[in-house]
Amino acid sequence: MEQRLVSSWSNVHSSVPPSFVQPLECRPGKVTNPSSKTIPLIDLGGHDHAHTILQILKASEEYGFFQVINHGVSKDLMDEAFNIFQEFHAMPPKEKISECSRDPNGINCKIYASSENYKIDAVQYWKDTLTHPCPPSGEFMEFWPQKPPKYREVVGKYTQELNKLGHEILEMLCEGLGLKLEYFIGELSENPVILGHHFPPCPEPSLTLGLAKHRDPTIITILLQDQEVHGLQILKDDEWIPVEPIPNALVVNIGLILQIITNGRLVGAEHRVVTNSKSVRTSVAYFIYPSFSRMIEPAKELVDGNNPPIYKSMSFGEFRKKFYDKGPKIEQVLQS
Ligand SMILES: O=C(O)CCC(=O)C(=O)O
Ligand SMILES: [Fe+2]
Repeated sequence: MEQRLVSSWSNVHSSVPPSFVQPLECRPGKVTNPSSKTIPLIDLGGHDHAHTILQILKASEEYGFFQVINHGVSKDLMDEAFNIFQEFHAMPPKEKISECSRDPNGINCKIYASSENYKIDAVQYWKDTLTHPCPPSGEFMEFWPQKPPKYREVVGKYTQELNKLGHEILEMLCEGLGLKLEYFIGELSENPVILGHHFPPCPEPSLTLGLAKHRDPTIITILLQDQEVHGLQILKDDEWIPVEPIPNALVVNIGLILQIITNGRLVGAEHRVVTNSKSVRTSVAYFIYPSFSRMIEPAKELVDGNNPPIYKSMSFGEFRKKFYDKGPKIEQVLQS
């Protein structure tokens, strides 16, 4: 496993191993001249609540992505969380693996190279990821890393704050969509997961990807991205738009589950991560997930005779299995 982590060997390679070379149609090509378009920026600290809701709803319908500022998570805590994941990935490979080995079942804390689909991916991705559940109850914390020494304290605090922010955003979406404000409270959001991604510098960025084009298998995702190093892009009208780092902002995106619940009204936008040859890029994604037994289906309030459900109902456990088995073909199996 140690040798499998991209960070264990990438600094001694001057070219990309063949298993990491993307097929022509997936390659990012020249990444030096990105589009000048950008995704919406929403100030959550504004006083016009109704206007903020409209902005969130519009961004979720048109882009499936937006950035938020004045979101209530302190800059210090964001910096601390970002730094702790950076420090984690800078540790020796052996230590990273042993810090992720406390769960005898190997489920509740993991470090992996490339993607979680490592075994079935035809091509590998230029990335290592640390991931574990982070519910506000504190369950599973005994499996989290204990190094760097403040890991549990910082990630515990950060994920509590993101749980709060996530619910505020979901409540505003409910208000905009006409769902009851508590719609997402409880089972639909009680299983959040954190992912600390590490994208090492890559000698040939035009041939590789840090993350394939995908939609997130979440209700929503809240992402803390590197302030210095670009990499995230979203696909809009057949064009890749970069998600510019904005000081103190968090990136929010609609996931596939919310696309299903809103019967396609909100879209889980496709996005990917490109690599670069100069700097490590770090990002911290907070995935809002339902409990595994919760049924995922279009909300009764959002369907009727004129707007029948376009998605099948299935448990989140079943959905997640299909997501990992089918990869990009997942949408065909979701439709009713
Ligand atoms: O690293 C990023 O900016 C995006 C990460 C991402 O898309 C994901 O975790 O699903
Ligand atoms: Fe994603």
